[in-house]
Amino acid sequence: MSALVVDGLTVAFGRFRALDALSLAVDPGEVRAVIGPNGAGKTTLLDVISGITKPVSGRVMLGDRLDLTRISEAAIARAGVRRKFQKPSVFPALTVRENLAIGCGPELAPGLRAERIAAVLGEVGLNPRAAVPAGALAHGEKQWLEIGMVLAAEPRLLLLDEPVAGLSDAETRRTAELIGRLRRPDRAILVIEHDMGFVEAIADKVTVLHEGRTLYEGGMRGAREDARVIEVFLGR
Ligand SMILES: Nc1ncnc2c1ncn2[C@@H]1O[C@H](COP(=O)(O)OP(=O)(O)OP(=O)(O)O)[C@@H](O)[C@H]1O
Repeated sequence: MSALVVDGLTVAFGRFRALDALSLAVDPGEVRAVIGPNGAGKTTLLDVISGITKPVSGRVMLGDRLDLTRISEAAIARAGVRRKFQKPSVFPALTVRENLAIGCGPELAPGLRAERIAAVLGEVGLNPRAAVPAGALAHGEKQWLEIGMVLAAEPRLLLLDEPVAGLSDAETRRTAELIGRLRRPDRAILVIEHDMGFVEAIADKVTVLHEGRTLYEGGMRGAREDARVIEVFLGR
C-alpha cells in the first residue's frame, strides 16, 4: 500500500489548469521531491494535499481509506499530515523548547510532551539552543526549529516547502543530513525544492512537474539526463 496516492488530480483557476489530471504515488518511508519550473503546479499540489485548495476532480488518498480532497484542513492535520511552509513562522518571543511544546498540540499528556520535545530537540540538533528565544536563532536554526515543530506532531506525511531557500551551503548540508535522520518506515516525506544538489542528496525519487502534469518520475540522476527535463527545466 502506498502512503499517498494522487489520482487524476485537476485544479482549475478559471479556465487555467494548474494541475491537469496529475497522478503519482509515494511509498511509506519514501522521501519524494517534487521539482519543476516556476508555475509548474508544485505549490498547488501541496495546497491540495493540505486542504487549502480543493480540486475540480481527482482524489488524494492517505493510506487506502482517506480521501483528503473530501475533508477539511483541520481533519487533514488530525489524520497526520503536517506542512512546513517556506517562510519560518516560529513564535519569536518563546524559547525553542516552548515552540516545540506548541508543535506537540494541546492533547498530549505533560510527561509524554517532555519526552517528545527531548526526542525532537535531538533529531533537529537544537539541544544546545533549547532555552534560547526563537527570535534569536539564525535563519537555518529557525528552519530546523520549524521542522521540529511539525515533527513534534508525529506526522505520517510530512510536507516541506523549500526547506533550504535562503540557507548557506553549510546549513543546506546540515538540513540534508537532518532529513536523512527523519526517514522512518511509517513516515513519508514530500519536498518541494529548487536546489538540485540538495534534492539529489535527500530524494529517493523525483517527480518533475511541468504545466500541471508529470514530465518525468524516477531517480535524480535520470532526471539530469532526460532530454525533456533538460529542455523545460534543468537546461535553463
Ligand atoms: N489562486 C490562484 N489563482 C490563479 N492562478 C493561480 C493561483 N494559484 C496558483 N495559480 C497559478 O497556477 C500555476 C501553478 O502555480 P504554483 O504556485 O503551484 O506553481 P509552482 O510550481 O509552485 O511555482 P514556483 O516554483 O514559482 O513556486 C501558476 O501559473 C500560478 O500562477
